[in-house]
Amino acid sequence: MEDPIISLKNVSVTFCGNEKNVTAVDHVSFDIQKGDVFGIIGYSGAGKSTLARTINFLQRPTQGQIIVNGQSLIDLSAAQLRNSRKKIGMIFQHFNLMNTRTVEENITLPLLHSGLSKVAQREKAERLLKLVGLANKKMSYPRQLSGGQKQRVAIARSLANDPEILISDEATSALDPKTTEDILTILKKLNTELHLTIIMISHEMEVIKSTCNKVVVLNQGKVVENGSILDLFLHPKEVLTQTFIGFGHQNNDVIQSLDLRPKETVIEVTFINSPNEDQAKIVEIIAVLGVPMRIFYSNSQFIQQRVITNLILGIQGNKEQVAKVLRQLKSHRYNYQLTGGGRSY
Ligand SMILES: Nc1ncnc2c1ncn2[C@@H]1O[C@H](COP(=O)(O)OP(=O)(O)OP(=O)(O)O)[C@@H](O)[C@H]1O
Repeated sequence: MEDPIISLKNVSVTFCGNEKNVTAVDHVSFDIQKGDVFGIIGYSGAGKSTLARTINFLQRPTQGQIIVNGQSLIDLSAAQLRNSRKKIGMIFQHFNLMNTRTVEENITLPLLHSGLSKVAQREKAERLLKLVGLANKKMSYPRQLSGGQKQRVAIARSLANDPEILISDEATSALDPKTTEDILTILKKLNTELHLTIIMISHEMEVIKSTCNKVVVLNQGKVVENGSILDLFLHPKEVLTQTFIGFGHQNNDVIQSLDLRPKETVIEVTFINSPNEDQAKIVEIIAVLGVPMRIFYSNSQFIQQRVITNLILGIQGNKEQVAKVLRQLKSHRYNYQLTGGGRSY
């Protein structure tokens, strides 16, 4: 495998307060490969924004190393750091545009000391505006634009210095679902056409799920899961992750509402690709064992052009019979979880 474009090694950020210190980022390590759309998900206060700012050294880590393109940022002089930062664009929830400047001026602002002539700067702005589908708005002011249009301008501006990496910090959080989809489509296009590596920070799994190939889940500054988005859905390790992926919430509701029979145990099975065939196969596997079974609930989601299905079953039998069912599921490579919050009898 190629060397990662970004590598975080044991990074922590502690803010010293008068009353107590806050460790916003706590011993975080992960690698991002070139071309990844890498998601960072966590609730408010989890440390996402601090981590984003740390990745481009706007925030100095208290400890640990950040290596971008093989170069440790801690070793760079202020001038080298400024240069290195140009290779990392950023977009934010509230766009951060200059309201007194036109759209074109907002985009050419980062090019002020680029050495490009005014004409070349304007040409570049025009090219970038075309890329984000706003070619006709270059003389408008931000106040004349919708939220989605403002975010497109912010994206164009973030690309002015030809970055290799784009950090999107909750860039769609202030937008409606349709506009969110439009912005995510633009970001995906930039990833596939310009090979831009994207770090997508969000508290919404819908955003992460529809764009990212990899993801880390952050909780109280710590990475609690790290892997491919498919793995996250197939083998969520943490309850927090299950809550994010939605199965957790829905499944808990379903399980709590079940009217279980005596000796009935609830099992959640998760599988990828063929919802109907797999469901039929699971029914068959259990039927062969002669253990009574009920299907309570089934839910499929599209992730990375694949279908992930979650099935909630009730198995009526003694401990040995349940163990037999689980062994069979395991031998057929189905992921399962015994659930029910103690609601198995
Ligand atoms: N400059 C600062 N000084 C002191 N504490 C800070 C500072 N910046 C962030 N924090 C604290 O660090 C923790 C993580 O904050 P951060 O903004 O990184 O989280 P977040 O996941 O991005 O949340 P949100 O989505 O609400 O912005 C919080 O407890 C926050 O209060």
